[in-house]
Amino acid sequence: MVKKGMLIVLSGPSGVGKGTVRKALFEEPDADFSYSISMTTRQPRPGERDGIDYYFVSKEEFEENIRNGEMLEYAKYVDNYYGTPLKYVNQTLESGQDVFLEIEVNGAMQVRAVAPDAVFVFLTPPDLIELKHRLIGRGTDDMSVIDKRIKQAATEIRMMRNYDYAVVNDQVDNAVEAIKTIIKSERLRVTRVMPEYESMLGDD
Ligand SMILES: Nc1nc2c(ncn2[C@@H]2O[C@H](COP(=O)(O)OP(=O)(O)O)[C@@H](O)[C@H]2O)c(=O)[nH]1
Ligand SMILES: Nc1ncnc2c1ncn2[C@@H]1O[C@H](COP(=O)(O)OP(=O)(O)O)[C@@H](O)[C@H]1O
Repeated sequence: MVKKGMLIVLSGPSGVGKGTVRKALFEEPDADFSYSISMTTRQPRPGERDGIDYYFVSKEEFEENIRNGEMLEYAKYVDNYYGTPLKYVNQTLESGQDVFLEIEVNGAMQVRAVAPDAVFVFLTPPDLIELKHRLIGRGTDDMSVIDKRIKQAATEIRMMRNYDYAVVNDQVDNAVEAIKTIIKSERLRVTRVMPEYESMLGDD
């Protein structure tokens, strides 16, 4: 039987650096997992491309996908829908490849309910002042949106205890190393038995 891939879920408040850390992680030479592109009703930011950063859809299209059972999970976040298309995740896991999701906390808990073997990592800022600085520094959202995101961050950080791991994004390199270590170790744990040991241990 082909070994199924592992699902890795990264959450964290808006502006903590999830996108930055994820992109750095995928540039590592030994990165052998796939990124699941989310669907959203939010407007694209300058430079964002449909089918690369997100699948940008209308509210009607998103709701149609929900009705048809085509989402692994979805949530409303600051006035917009965000969700993970089920088909890509299933197909990729079935092919034996690990899949990486970058999603907010309510969606992550939905994934936990259907995929308890998934690995849940929460990326946290050094503090909330720094979080606000990063959101302002990114320059993609106006102040009213930033305030909503900061408010949401407090709720999200309280959810950190429901995750398997917390990683502080003080420096991108540190966070990338920490996540790489978690993934390596979890791959062994999910496999349960290292191939080298199989013949020695025999059947259960
Ligand atoms: N539940 C869920 N959340 C998502 C998904 N895709 C993105 N998000 C989250 O939605 C929130 C807002 O995303 P976005 O508007 O791109 O802002 P950013 O994270 O600050 O760049 C973030 O917490 C994302 O992690 C998804 O497919 N499902
Ligand atoms: N470790 C870090 N130290 C300082 N700035 C960071 C760090 N990680 C990310 N940033 C910056 O913070 C802003 C938000 O990062 P981003 O990856 O867009 O966050 P998220 O995807 O979590 O919303 C960006 O301007 C990014 O360059």
